[in-house]
Amino acid sequence: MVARLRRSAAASPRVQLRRSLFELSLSVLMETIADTKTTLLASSSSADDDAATDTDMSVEAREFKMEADTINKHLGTTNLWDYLPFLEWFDMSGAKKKILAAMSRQDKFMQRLIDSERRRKVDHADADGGEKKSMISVLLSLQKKEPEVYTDKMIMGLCVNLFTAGTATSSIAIEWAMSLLLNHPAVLRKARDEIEASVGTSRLVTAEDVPRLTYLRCIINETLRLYPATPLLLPHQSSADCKVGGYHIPKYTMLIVNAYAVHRDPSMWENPDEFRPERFEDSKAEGLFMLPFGMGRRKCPGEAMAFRVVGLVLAALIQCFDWDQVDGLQVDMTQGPGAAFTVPKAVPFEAICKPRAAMLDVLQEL
Ligand code: HEM
Repeated sequence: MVARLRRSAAASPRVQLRRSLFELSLSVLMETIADTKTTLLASSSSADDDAATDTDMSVEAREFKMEADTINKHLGTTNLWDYLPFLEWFDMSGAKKKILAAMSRQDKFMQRLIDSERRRKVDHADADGGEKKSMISVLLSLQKKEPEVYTDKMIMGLCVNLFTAGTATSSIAIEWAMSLLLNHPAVLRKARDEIEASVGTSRLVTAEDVPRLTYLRCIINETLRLYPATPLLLPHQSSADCKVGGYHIPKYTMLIVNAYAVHRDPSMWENPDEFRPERFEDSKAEGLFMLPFGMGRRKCPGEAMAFRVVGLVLAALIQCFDWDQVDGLQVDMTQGPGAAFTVPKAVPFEAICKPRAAMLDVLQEL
């Protein structure tokens, strides 16, 4: 993956990473869930180009992204039927029809992944079991024991959920983190020093290294505090009459938590608008209110994986490349209009990037 970034970077040192980061998050998740070897990264094309045809993405990844884009576009839009539920029957904007059609195409895509994994399992029935297992293959093994629970439909739903919930969120977090790092070179240097001390330059950082990179974790925390990927979390609905902060909430009310405001509450955080990863060092922020992944029973189940994916991508980008602002200008930190429940940057992250001399040997071996 990094090798591809190196090649594009050499050809065109000014790179725009929004779509590439989405693709990278998708590829890491795909490898985990479906064991498809989707290697992709670093097209320098416009993020507004939805066609996704001019990248290194595999056909499967491209197809999935196209459907995800369609769903995301409509999912976060306010519909009149949120206020007048009977209007949902008429679907005047056609949004529901488009979402259902895209979901049905996604289901077919997932069914194909499951079928190909099933075939692979049959073909390798004699293997000694030492190979890396994908999530689908584990679920298919469970299906043999409990077919009524682990139906294809259930496996499909689970995988689509993880893909959709885990890709845009992770790539947006990486994009914000890189933008913050470019605007705070001292923090970037400190992160690089940590990676250098812990991993060195003779090999590429791995997922196993990430838990040891404690300062990098502080950077991810501070990024998610300032720019939570889903600033309003997901809408919840009260299942019974209740009281929240003294207010009476009737049953079936849509409840939205403003994590963005909580994270920048000056009564809790010192200089809340400043990017200071150090505030998370040595458990200093313990007890302070952070909820980029939500809270309680419906909290994001992908939190650990998100730290792993975001941490690994950031660590590799920091370890392998020298980064500079374009024309010495601060990276624009304006928040965009958002897609579904996520809020990306208004202006895609753009930077000057070149392979580090100390990492050339490692990069060439990839
Ligand atoms: C930086 C990355 C991520 C962020 C900021 C994030 C944030 C969130 C938030 C705020 C929620 C809603 C919690 C609530 O309802 O209050 C959520 C739900 C969810 N997330 Fe994540 N997430 C991230 C990555 C991931 C990943 C990598 C996966 C899995 C591969 C994942 C899977 C899910 C799922 C399945 C739900 C729905 C849980 C439910 O409704 O019970 N997320 N996430």
